[in-house]
Amino acid sequence: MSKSKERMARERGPNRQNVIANPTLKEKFAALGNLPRFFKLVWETHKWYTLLNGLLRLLRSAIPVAILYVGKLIIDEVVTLSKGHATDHQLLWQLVAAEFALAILSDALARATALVDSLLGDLFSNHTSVKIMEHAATLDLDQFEDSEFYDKLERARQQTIGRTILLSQVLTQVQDLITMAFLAAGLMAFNPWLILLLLIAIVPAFLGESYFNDRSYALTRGQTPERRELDYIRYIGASDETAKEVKLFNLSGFLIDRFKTLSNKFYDDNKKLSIKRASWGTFFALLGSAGYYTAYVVMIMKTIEGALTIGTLTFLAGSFRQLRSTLENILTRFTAVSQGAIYLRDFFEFFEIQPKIFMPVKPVPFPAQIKQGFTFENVGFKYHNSDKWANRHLSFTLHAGEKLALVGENGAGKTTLVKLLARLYDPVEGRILLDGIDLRDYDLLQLRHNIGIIFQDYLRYQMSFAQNIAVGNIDEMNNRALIEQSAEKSLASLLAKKLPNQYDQALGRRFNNGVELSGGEWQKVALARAYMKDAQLLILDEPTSALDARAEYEVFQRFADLTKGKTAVLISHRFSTVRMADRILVLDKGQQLEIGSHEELLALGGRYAELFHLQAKGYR
Ligand SMILES: Nc1ncnc2c1ncn2[C@@H]1O[C@H](COP(=O)(O)OP(=O)(O)OP(=O)(O)O)[C@@H](O)[C@H]1O
Repeated sequence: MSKSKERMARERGPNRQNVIANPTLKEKFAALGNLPRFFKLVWETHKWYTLLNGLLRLLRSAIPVAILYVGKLIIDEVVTLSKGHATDHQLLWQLVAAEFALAILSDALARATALVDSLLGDLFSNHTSVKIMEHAATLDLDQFEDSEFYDKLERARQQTIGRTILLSQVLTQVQDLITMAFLAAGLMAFNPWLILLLLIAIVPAFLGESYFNDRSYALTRGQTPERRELDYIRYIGASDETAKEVKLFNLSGFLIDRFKTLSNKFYDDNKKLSIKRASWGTFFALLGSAGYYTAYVVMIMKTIEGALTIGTLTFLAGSFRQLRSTLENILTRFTAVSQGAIYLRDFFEFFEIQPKIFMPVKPVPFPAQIKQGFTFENVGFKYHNSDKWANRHLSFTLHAGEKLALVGENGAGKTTLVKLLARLYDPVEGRILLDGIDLRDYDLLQLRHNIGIIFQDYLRYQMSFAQNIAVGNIDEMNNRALIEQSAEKSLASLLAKKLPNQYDQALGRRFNNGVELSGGEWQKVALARAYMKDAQLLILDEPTSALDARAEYEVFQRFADLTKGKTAVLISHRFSTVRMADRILVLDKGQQLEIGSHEELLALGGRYAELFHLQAKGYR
């Protein structure tokens, strides 16, 4: 490894090493193996456009040589006429008309191809974006929390835009190859040595281009994490959601400095490469011209000697010139196409990521009525990017119909526990049983449908009031009665009545005419989501922290009344709420410390009693 490469590798950290590896010519050819899969995707996007595109390009590939050849015939005919060897002009005008027709056809075909290319490109971009969203939806939460995964997702997203270019590049490549075959056939018939001259003039340019494309690929790929950071800073620097803190903390200077540092680094890296590329490019172009003019001189000499007609000289010179530019395009495009095909690998790799949490082969249907409840058997869980156990040695039963409150300091593992219940993660140790059967054996969709969770970091959808509630059960999106009932239950209905457009009121500031709600108001809207489906297990993970103490008490009291007989888990830091639960589980550093009713735990005189008295003292 060269010194600078070593330094780059060190700066980027150990797992960035693969980023600077340059693909060899062999790897580039291997990457072309991705093209059939790519074309399958294009074909899937729109069969007729794909076919039409191929046909148009096939026609176009024959045009250049046809025009050159008719041109040769015209010149020879003019020479014959001018020397007085013939007097009939009919053939000449027919030839001119033919060339005119070819020119018009060429233009029309070029426009038609560009049109079909752009239509197909747009459809392709939409089709792949949908595919990415569909695949992303099947993946696990912890995969989203992995930065390498994010880089892949980012690159896959870029492909949806960039690949439409690849599409027309590959098609043009095929078209040019056919054009070249026609032109080369003409040139070979005259003098095969000219082809050799052509290759000598062009191969260095190709190798140079290939080298610089590699560097540029490595550079772009290596910049992915920083580019994500750049996008993130741009977002924080100017967005409705962040403007408040950015102003108050006066962060703009800090953000702009970081943006400048990153963007200047990109600029410098790219500039260095661009300058080198331009200098070498000029040199190689010079070589190409030298090759062309050598061939031209040979042809002129032969014409003077009388071995060629003037028409043939123009035809050959034209063919050589065109062949040179076509071949140059093909070679240059080869690197671009193979680079594109390497990028495609990123795209397909994203689709190869498989979720670890999936539907069992023979799923057990979720019980119509939970009988015993959820039993934790020595459950432990560690986030994949952490060595610390977020939950460990949890052994208890959440009985059917019971309301269990989770109590513990920040980071004690409360949220993790409820995520395990919803199978957003699976335990690393032990197992969770539902009515005696492992949770992993149940139908995943039914399980999720039967669990209603509202998290503390619920989303504030920049959509209408009604839609913000309907997301709790999207199948009932058009069931206005259910939406309104749910709003009544969470006390959000009072709020809807005050809004100008009531349930159709757009919320949030991102789009026109949106109304922003207060933190507590948003929470009431989010809470209504829990009532949208008849879930058998309801989990409220501190979605009420922004409500004042009285409102939280009311909301929970209502929740307890409305969900009588249902199994529920509540997380709250307020003991007035917690004591409403049938039992309380106290967590400490992920482990279970105490479990029992409010009275039992007070009598025990342990952590719960201590925290309860502490809070009660604060209110006195
Ligand atoms: N996505 C994650 N990746 C890595 N570690 C995480 C992740 N989420 C949480 N943790 C860690 O797991 C531990 C338990 O977190 P958890 O969110 O379950 O706590 P909590 O009791 O709900 O806290 P809080 O009261 O602050 O909401 C913490 O140490 C936290 O840092």
